[in-house]
Amino acid sequence: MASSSTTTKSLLSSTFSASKSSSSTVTKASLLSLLRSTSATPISQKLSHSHNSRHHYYSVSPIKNVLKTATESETSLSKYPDVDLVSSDSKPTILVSEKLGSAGIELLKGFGDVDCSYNLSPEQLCEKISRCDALIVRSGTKVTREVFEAAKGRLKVVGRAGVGIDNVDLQAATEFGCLVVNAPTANTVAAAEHGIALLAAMARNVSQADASMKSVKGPLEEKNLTLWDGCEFAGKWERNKYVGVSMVGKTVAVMGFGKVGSEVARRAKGLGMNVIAHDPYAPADRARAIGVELVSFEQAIATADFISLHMPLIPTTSKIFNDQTFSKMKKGVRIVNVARGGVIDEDALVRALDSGIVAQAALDVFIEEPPQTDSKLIQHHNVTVTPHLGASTKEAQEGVAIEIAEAVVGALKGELSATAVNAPMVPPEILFELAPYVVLAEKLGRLAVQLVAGGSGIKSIKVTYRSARDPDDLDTRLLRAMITKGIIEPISSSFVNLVNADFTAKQKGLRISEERMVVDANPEFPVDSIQVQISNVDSKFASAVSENGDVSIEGKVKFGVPHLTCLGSFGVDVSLEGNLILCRQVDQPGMIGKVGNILGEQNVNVSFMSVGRTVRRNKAIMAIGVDEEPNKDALNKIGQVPAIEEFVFLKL
Ligand SMILES: NC(=O)c1ccc[n+]([C@@H]2O[C@H](COP(=O)([O-])OP(=O)(O)OC[C@H]3O[C@@H](n4cnc5c(N)ncnc54)[C@H](O)[C@@H]3O)[C@@H](O)[C@H]2O)c1
Ligand SMILES: O=C(O)[C@H](O)COP(=O)(O)O
Repeated sequence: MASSSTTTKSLLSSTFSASKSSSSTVTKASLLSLLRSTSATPISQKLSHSHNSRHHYYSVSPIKNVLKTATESETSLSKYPDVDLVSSDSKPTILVSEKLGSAGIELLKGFGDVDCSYNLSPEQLCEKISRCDALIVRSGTKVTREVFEAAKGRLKVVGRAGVGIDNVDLQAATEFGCLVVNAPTANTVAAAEHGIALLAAMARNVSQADASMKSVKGPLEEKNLTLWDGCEFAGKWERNKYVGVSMVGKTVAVMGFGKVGSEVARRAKGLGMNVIAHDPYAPADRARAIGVELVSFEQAIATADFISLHMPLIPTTSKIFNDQTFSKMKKGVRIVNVARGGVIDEDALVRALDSGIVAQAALDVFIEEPPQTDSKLIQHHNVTVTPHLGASTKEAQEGVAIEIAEAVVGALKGELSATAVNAPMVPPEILFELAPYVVLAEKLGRLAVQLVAGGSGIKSIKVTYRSARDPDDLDTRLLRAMITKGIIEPISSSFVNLVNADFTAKQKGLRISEERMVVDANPEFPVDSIQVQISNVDSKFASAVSENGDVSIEGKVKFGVPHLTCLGSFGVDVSLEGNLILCRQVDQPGMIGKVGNILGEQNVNVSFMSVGRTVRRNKAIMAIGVDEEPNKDALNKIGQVPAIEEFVFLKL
């Protein structure tokens, strides 16, 4: 496995300092192009790519004219940039569309050109985005499908400086192969503290009492603004009116027992409250560890004196608090929302407040932000509001800025992010182990697709991983994505990466099934061999068809280098580098010399030759590795050698 560590280092090294083209850098390019978020166009839309070589940092060698019988037209093949590896001299451009902590900005500036443009209209954002490699937002920027379309494939990563990614169209990001990362941890405590602050402020009428004491004279009056109902008598001293409720001994239901929810629970326990929680996905032992009982949704809302919301806004939680659920709550319940406005039906909340089911609400988040100033909810005298301040502490903002800057820089370098939202997270140690197999997987995909005859319409692919290890020990997502990339890229205008591999395969109608087989091999290595079988297709090279009628190839990693070890029913041993000529011939002496001479006459350097056969002096497969691409004349001459029954030229 000599070169495996080199490969992994390359994999994790800077995308922006890569050097040009050797076979190992092509390998690096292939890896990075999968692992970083390369530009991509959804197949469904067939947008034309703008392959600006200055910014399209890596691309994979095109398979041009080689497999004219590929399943798609040459027009789509010709869209590929005619380069093996393009390294960019320019820095990436990172657009920061909302205020970010200075430490994060400094970190970004060390890596790219940073454009801090706040308050952009949707049109301005769409106009700018095609010149940006990364975009960093908070909750105020809507990163819509239009934004990804307008990016024309250049946008590689969207960083959300915070937790909630409901303002990013994740489906569109995935379709366009754009990685989305967030900063999920740095504002947890700030949000929890704000939740507790609102809970206490609401219980003790702090904001109402505060407003009642302040004089209405001054700026508000001059601008003809009014405060909420009941506050016309500001400047008062109304001790009886603002008698609150105590928190000690009361039951608070924490809805969503994730990072913020559990911190709120911990703090509520400190206030002497009885804490219950509802979260369909939270482990009971984590709740038990801090003395919290996990209960059903119905039980939580029916028994709580206070309800604190900490779930994400997703389709299943959208307006989960509505007329029906309010009607099941204990009369006089008090609600805090520092999660997302959309989890509450705001009109229903106004009705519940008016009817007294809900005594009070304290809200940091709203369906529309900022909300309309005449919103009944905002103006309601039993409602305390803050303008989405949950994450707004100095400490949290610096933390979030650093967290997101590191994630975005890492993604631009091609590293897998621990906070990726739309790509599988693969731990570094697994990545390290799998690196050489990732290369093998892509090469096998590339090879397999070139062996399929044109017009066959690939639909069904089976991948078999043989390994000495327990099947559960092998995370194949990377390998599957690479095989998908290898199969799709040579025959379409799509770029495939880890983010969009499964989506792209689905769009293409490819069914990729996987099987893991335990074999007697060295358990030190995660994979012994990978076999790719394509069913129900004709082959351009009949010898690649196995006994069961599938185009079938198998490969192994030997000393860190990917090898083809089986083709149809023939055992071979060919290193998968450069270009490959496969010939089926009558097994007889002198064949290597004949073909070698033809190539030599054309100044094509042979890097290796290998012969595989099933039966002695019957049929044999000759695999010839060549550094240069032989011209048509040389290929014709090979085809005319009498003992050669079929041959194919493949570019890896
Ligand atoms: N107001 C702010 O400034 C602010 C700051 C930080 C976080 N937030 C928001 O707070 C929420 C929680 O953030 P977090 O960091 O704790 O996220 P998290 O992912 O750690 O926790 C969310 C929890 O909600 C649970 N959940 C999912 N569906 C649920 C359902 N139907 N019912 C109950 N629970 C459900 C999940 O299992 C998870 O445990 C998010 O919406 C986030 O955007 C707001
Ligand atoms: O989801 C979050 O992280 C919070 O809502 C914070 O959002 P903000 O970055 O817009 O303050």
